[in-house]
Amino acid sequence: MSYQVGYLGPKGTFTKMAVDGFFKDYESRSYETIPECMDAVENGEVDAGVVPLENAIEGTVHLTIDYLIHQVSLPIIGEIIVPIKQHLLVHPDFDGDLGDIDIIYSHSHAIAQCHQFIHKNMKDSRISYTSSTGQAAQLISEKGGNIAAIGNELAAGEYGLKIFKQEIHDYPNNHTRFAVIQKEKKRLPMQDFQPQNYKTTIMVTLPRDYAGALHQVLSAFSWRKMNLSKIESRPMKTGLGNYFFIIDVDQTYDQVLFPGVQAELEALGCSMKVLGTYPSFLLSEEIIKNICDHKS
Ligand SMILES: O=C(O)C(=O)C[C@]1(C(=O)O)C=C[C@@H](O)C=C1
Repeated sequence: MSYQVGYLGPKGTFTKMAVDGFFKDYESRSYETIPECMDAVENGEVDAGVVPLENAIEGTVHLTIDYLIHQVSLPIIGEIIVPIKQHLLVHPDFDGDLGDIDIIYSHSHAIAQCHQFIHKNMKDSRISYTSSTGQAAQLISEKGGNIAAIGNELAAGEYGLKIFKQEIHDYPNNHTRFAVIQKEKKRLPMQDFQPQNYKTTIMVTLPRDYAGALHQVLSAFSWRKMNLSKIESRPMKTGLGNYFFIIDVDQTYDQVLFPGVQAELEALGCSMKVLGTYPSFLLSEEIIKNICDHKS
């Protein structure tokens, strides 16, 4: 049986774009939600899963991070960065104006990336959230009428929709990071391209809230000259004021610096867990265009 990749579906999502651009010689399996996709990896239903992690405009996909921390135990083994262009998609029979669109359907992250556009141009339209942009596009193709979806060109091709307004995301340099998660160590059947860099994502929990606690944690990295590319706090879900930190370090896990950091943090009473050490790949605009052209 060929290598099975689970993704946030249905067809036409940005996650599917990431999968199609990254893997070769694989079979893909669509899941309706991010937790369902991660459960499928945990249960061994698929060899790997691809789920959205962070968007340049809207930030972290909290559902993914929280599920990785609290519900499953799966390492991040790769990162795929995809350029994101959000379009307003309508049924091919729709011949009205922007103002005629009663309801806009999409994933909450896609809607958030287009807030200003909606605020300025579609004030009277109602917003309805779907579990993915692909699901929104599918709904428009089935229902038709005065409704629109926010989604990508791949979805327009997959569901036979018209791109009514192109590139409606509020800021130009829009990208989303997708995490590749795997349970059993297996070679990834990926296309032939080079990583742009390597990262290690860790979770740090502080023992309690005291003056300078975070400063002490950060200094364990800074005096070792380890560059951090992201730090974010998330609630522990144990009560107000209890947080853990997700930290992305700009290098692969090694046997000298990271154990040193871990020992230093543990001496401070903190705990540190490695969520993954992985190569990061950027899919070019050209790769994305080829995927979309293939479907139109
Ligand atoms: O709905 C999709 O198409 C997805 O793949 C999900 C998702 C996300 O969760 O951030 C992925 C990329 C875009 O930033 C918008 C939505």
